[in-house]
Amino acid sequence: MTDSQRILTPADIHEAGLADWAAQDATLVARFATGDFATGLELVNRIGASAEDANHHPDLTLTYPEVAVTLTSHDVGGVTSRDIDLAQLISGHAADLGVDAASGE
Ligand SMILES: C[C@H](O)[C@H](O)[C@H]1CNC2=NC(N)=NC(=O)C2=N1
Repeated sequence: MTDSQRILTPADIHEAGLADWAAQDATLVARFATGDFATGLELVNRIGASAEDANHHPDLTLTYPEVAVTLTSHDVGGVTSRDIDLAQLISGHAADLGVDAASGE
């Protein structure tokens, strides 16, 4: 098993310090308050480019006010360093667009 296939512990995930993200069962989840569909589509496109580069793909939900993202490593059934790395890239794309994490339910 390679390091990128090791399922991370809750402590590992906490240590990664992912401000926008929450660990939920065997996934990482985040919602970004894009505010309109065009901004959401731009964020989705940037996420898609990073996912293709990494060959690691999130689940995305694009709605008018926000983009919801779920990350997990399907091949091992849990959160790995691949998810942490992509989560950091996704948070960077949101920051580049001036988009904050969504708050509340
Ligand atoms: C064959 C290809 O490398 C695999 O299907 C990749 C593609 N993207 C992936 N994305 C995610 N989230 N998990 C995977 O296990 C995965 N595997």
